[in-house]
Amino acid sequence: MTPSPFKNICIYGAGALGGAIAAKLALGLGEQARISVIARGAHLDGIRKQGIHLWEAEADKPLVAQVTATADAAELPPQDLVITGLKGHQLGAAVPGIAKLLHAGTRVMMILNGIPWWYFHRDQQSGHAELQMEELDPNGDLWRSIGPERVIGCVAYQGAEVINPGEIELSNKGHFILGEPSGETSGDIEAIAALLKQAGVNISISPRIRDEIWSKLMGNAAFNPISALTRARMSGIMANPALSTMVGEVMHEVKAVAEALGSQIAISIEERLERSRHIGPVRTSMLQDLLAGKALEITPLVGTVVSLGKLTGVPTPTSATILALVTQLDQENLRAAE
Ligand SMILES: NC(=O)C1=CN([C@@H]2O[C@H](COP(=O)(O)OP(=O)(O)OC[C@H]3O[C@@H](n4cnc5c(N)ncnc54)[C@H](OP(=O)(O)O)[C@@H]3O)[C@@H](O)[C@H]2O)C=CC1
Ligand SMILES: CC(C)(CO)C(=O)C(=O)O
Repeated sequence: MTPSPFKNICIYGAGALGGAIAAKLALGLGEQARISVIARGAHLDGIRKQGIHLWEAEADKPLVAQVTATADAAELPPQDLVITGLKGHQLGAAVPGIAKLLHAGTRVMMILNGIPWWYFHRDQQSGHAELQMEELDPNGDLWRSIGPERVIGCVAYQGAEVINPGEIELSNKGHFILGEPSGETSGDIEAIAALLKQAGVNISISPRIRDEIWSKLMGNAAFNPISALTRARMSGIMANPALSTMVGEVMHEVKAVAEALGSQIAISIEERLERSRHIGPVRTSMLQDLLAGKALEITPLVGTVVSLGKLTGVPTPTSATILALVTQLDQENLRAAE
């Protein structure tokens, strides 16, 4: 087996998913790699004091992983792999920190819901190759300072929540899908997938990561804002006929925009809705943020459906209504939390 080129690995934004991946890598790779995390506030204090406590679904005791933890990227050496666990709207503010961790060959794997800032990089299917989306990357900071050529996309099917500082709970076994923006199966992506697999992460590589992004977004564009607006868990939304109809409408809109941009969505709306019925009483990540008085990840999940609908001439009336409502909710929620 060829040794992995990824020895120094930093998880930037070790929250629910980032923290879970960091814990698994630290426990699964041992001496093979040095795992560090960037975190902040009480969660950073918790990780420093007791390590990351990770409750896997249905486990009776947590995994406990010790990692180097800091709020300041300048304290770490350059990294071979940076994995971001930040929300889409938090990436811009983290650019200076992430940039401090890069060397010429660093790869940056971004765990994100929704449309990522690098979406059109090396995209051969939409007719908009290299389009930079200002709403996702104001002033092009991510594009310029990190660079889309470093990125490995990551779609996460894994419910996770920080339940106490330093303590993370997973709601299912989970599945992560990696993809190069170019669609190539590069040596880097194979090596990263192998490390994650060794660490016990259920992982696959897709040659069409944009299809996977849209397929996941069919759920998030609907469930995340509707859950924030109603405070309902996913099972509560699916049990309400008016809300599940609205979910179906959003799914149709997302699928139509995806297809207008050349993506192929294998799953039908009916199958996607059926799958959602079995997810259970999960609090979406947007509902978690609402309840914690934090800013909501609206633009990548909802705003882009509307703006890319405009770009492609696809009507998105239900998403536009939800966007207006959830944007106002976000403002009121942040004001109340001040
Ligand atoms: N949680 C879930 O179930 C799922 C989430 N996803 C997606 O995965 C991505 C990550 O989500 P999730 O794991 O929930 O995110 P979290 O909010 O749990 O984690 C993000 C972490 O990054 C920290 N952070 C933000 N900015 C900085 C900074 N500048 N410096 C240091 N730390 C920082 C946050 O701190 P603070 O809390 O102080 O802001 C938080 O601890 C999102 O795109 C999400 O939509 C996908 C599937 C499921
Ligand atoms: C709903 C869920 C858990 C689906 O995986 C998700 O992606 C999120 O909470 O953002």
